[in-house]
Order: sequence, then structure tokens, then C-alpha cells
Amino acid sequence: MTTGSVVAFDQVTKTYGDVRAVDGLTLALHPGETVALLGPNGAGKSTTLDLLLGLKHADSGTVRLFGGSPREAIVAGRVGAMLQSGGLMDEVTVGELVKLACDLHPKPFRVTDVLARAGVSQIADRKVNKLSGGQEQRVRFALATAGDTDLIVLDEPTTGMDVTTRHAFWATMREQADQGRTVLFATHYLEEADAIADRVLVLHRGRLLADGTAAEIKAKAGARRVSFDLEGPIDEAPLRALPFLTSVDISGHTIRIQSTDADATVHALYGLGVFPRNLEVAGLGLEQAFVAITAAEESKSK
Ligand SMILES: Nc1ncnc2c1ncn2[C@@H]1O[C@H](COP(=O)(O)OP(=O)(O)OP(=O)(O)O)[C@@H](O)[C@H]1O
Repeated sequence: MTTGSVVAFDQVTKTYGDVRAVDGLTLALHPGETVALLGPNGAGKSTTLDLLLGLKHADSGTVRLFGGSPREAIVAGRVGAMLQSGGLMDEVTVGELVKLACDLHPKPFRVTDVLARAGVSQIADRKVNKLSGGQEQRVRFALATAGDTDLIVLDEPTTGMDVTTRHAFWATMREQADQGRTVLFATHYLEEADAIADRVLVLHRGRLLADGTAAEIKAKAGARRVSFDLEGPIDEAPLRALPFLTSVDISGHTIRIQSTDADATVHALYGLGVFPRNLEVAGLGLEQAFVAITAAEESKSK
């Protein structure tokens, strides 16, 4: 395995007309890391992955893979990728396509093993243009794992997969990471990032807003959730005026709030002379932390 960085972005910028898709991105990924790339629509995730794979070129800055160019790493068979776009070839079977990928790979695995790992052995004789969305994703996964790579790049890999397939997919991905491969995946499923990744990157308008473990990202959001029920008629104005609130949701008799100082908020709540029932105070989930971090950035840029 490699020492040093697997991926190194240094001050990378990529613009399309006046859109800065990637804006001065500096980033290093290390061997064996499983890294989730999060960001709202248009944050620059796909562009980042395309730059990493040498499918697009930076306007400025450098992208290095294993100390060389993306192209060198790909030619050497060190990178497997599963992208969102790009049709699979028509009129070939799953088995033929996977065999082709293995034949072309400098360090191929056995075709039967690749098919089995991706869970497509049973549909090996099926034409690739006759597959369901989830089956197509599995075939893309087979193509990305046709050989012994050091880095696997996945752009929204589980889109279209049912729950069982998704679980099987991540179990396989974990095996890949346990064998020392670096796995980088872009996703909109934050629970996946929370469960799978040992490092989470949050992109927003092409810039890195947060970089850390899921726990660190949650802590960075700095807020906690407080929920409780109130009986009788609810006077909303004093509740909305409680200190340290970042959001309030009043639904029937249930109040859900987020606060940057839950202790002070709850103290003030009792000060209103109301009697909250079923009071719960909890940390933010990764999804809520993500929303809080990106919303804070949005309001800064307004
Ligand atoms: N080929 C292109 N031409 C012009 N603009 C582009 C092109 N590709 C991407 N963009 C723009 O660059 C920005 C980043 O797009 P990108 O696809 O990298 O984001 P993303 O984070 O992958 O989004 P999503 O979650 O919606 O897939 C967006 O504003 C997008 O409209």
C-alpha cells in the first residue's frame, strides 16, 4: 500500500462560466479512509470527483493521486470508479461487460468473484439495457471493483437501490475498506454517511465547510434538539422568544426546537410558568447538523 496521500487537492478551482463549481479546494485523503462527500445540490461534489478522476481539468491548482497525475493512477489500475452518468453498453450481457472490465484491468480479479461480490451472478446472462435501476447500479459497482485498486470513488452509489441491496452494498464496501482501500463516496443519504464513513466532508458552493468525523460535524453544528409537549392552549409568542433558539416547530401540542444552549433554553422555558411534559434533550443527527451548517453559511452569503 501507499504511504503519503492517496488524493491531494491543492487550491483547486473549476469554473463553468460565472459558476465557481469548485473554489480553492485543498484536501488530502489518506490510505484506508472511508470518506463521505456531502453537500446540497450544486455544491460541487460531482465536479470534485470528475477532477479527481481526470475527467475534468482544474482552472487553477493541482490534483494529485498517489503523488502523480490522475491519468497515471488510472492507467496503473489504482482507481475504481462508479459514476452517476454514462450509459452501460447496449446489447452485451452483464457477464460479458464485467469480463471486459476484468480483461482491461491491469490487476484484475476473477470474473466469477467480481460478479458474486456485486450480487449480479444470477443476472450474468441478462442484457445490460434490460436491467432495473438498482441492478444497473450493482453492475456499475462490479465494474468499479473489477480489479485490485487502491482507491474506490463512488458518486451517489446507492441511488435506486432497495434497502436490502443497499445494506449488502455497504457491507461489501466495508470489506474493501478493511482491506486497506480508500473509499470516497458522494451521497445525499446522511444516515449512510453517519453509519459508514470515518470522515465526512461537507461541501458548499465548491468550498469545504466542514471536515471531520460524523461526531465532530455534529458538534460543530453546536446545537441540540429539545422537544416537549404542552397541555391546553399554546401561547406561541413566548415560546418563539426563548433564548438561544435556532429553530422552532410547533405541531399540535408538540414543540420541537433547536438551541445552541439547551440548558439555558430549558431554564427559560420553566421560567414561563409552563409545565413541559415528555421533555427530551438530544444532540443533532448528522442530517440536522448538515442542514444547520449549510443554512448558517447560506445566511452569511446573503
Ligand atoms: N458542464 C457544466 N456546465 C455548466 N455548469 C455546470 C456543469 N456541471 C456542473 N455545473 C454547475 O456547477 C455547480 C456544481 O455542480 P456539481 O454537479 O458538481 O454539484 P453536485 O454537488 O454534484 O450536485 P448534485 O447534488 O445536484 O448532484 C452547479 O452550480 C452546476 O450547475
